Amino acid sequence: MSTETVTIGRLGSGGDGIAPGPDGPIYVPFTLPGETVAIARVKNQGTVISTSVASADRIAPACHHFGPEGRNGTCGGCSLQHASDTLYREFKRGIVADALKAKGLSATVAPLIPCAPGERRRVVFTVRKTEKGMLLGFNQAGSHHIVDIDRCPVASPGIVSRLDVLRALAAAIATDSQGFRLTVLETLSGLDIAFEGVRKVGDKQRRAVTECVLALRGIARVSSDAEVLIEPQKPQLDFGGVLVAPPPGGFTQATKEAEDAMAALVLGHVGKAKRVADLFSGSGTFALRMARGARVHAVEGDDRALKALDHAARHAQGLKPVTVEKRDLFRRPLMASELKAFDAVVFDPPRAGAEDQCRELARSGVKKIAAVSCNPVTLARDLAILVAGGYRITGVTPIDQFLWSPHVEAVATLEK
Ligand SMILES: C[S@@+](CC[C@H](N)C(=O)[O-])C[C@H]1O[C@@H](n2cnc3c(N)ncnc32)[C@H](O)[C@@H]1O
Repeated sequence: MSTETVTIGRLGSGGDGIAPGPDGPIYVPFTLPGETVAIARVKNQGTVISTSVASADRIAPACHHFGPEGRNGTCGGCSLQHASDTLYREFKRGIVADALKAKGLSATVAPLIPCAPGERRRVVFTVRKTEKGMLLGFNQAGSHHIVDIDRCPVASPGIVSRLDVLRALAAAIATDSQGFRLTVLETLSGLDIAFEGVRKVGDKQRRAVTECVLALRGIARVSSDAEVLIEPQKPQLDFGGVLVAPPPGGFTQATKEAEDAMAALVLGHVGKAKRVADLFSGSGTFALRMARGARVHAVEGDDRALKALDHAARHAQGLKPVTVEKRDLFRRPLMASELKAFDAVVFDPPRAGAEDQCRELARSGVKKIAAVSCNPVTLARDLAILVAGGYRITGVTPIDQFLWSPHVEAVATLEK
């Protein structure tokens, strides 16, 4: 370990401050551009010992679990609570702009659509049973240590006010001291709680979970590794006026506000298209909204998500026909010949992006494409493929739904 004084030049894509060092960049968490700090350094990782010049963009963090001074440790849930709104928003916009630039794309990137504290309706906690009780919170960055939380300014009040309920349920299902995950989704009919990685769920745990849920109010469903343990209410989400019961632990956009913003951008672009394909459709976030004005073909690899979409479409009023297809779009993308059936295509893949699908789209004559992404790097790669195939980027909008983290979503629109 060595100690030295460095000046932070910029923020890295993970949210750490970066200073130039003798052997390459030094990453210093919880610092901001322009700050001069004394650090203890191990390889290219610095830890702040003291700050001699602080940034004018430094603000007081919103949560007492944040940062090196955090209660119970440094909560790994957030990395940027110390940055002003202006710096934070420009940082997120810059992640998208830099990714496009690196691929030689000159599209203008719109200002970030921001999110607010208390909006997160879906949160993934780490949980572990100890002699002193249940730990529930987020892992410290790069560590298995769980920072036990008593508040979370990011999560919705409906989740934060029920942290004790989540702990009680976790205690009911835990058999040993091995950690597991608890995903909570706040739905219209109550909390949908999905455990993942509980070593063994025997009769004793099932009874304990059932008793716990019956004694509490506001829980719609509890599942473990996708098996439903108890479901007093069907969890329900509203996708643009269509009610959907998502599968246990299935993908859901983390905030309703970001979902609505992304859907508005997608629908605004798809416009009056009559036949639309929604690729990587999930449970129908975009497909069901678009079906108000277009025939929609939804393609997705997860059978349970597709069944939820199909069920919702068949029971909703006023939709144009919706067809569904279970298909692995990495192995079997829709071919250019199949894409002839559509005026517009929406795709929203996982972090790996949709490279092979974009190669087929690039060869197609589809007039409008909306690309939704949670990974600016793979988005830029995919857009470059489409541009090489003759598409023109008409807009790129970054959207925030993981407040104070380095994650950013984006919607890009293209025409041919
Ligand atoms: C980012 S989510 C988007 C889902 C949906 N559009 C939404 O907004 O809720 C990505 C979706 O891609 C699906 N997926 C992942 N790999 C896939 C594959 N190889 N083929 C088809 N779908 C896949 C996932 O099941 C998930 O529903």
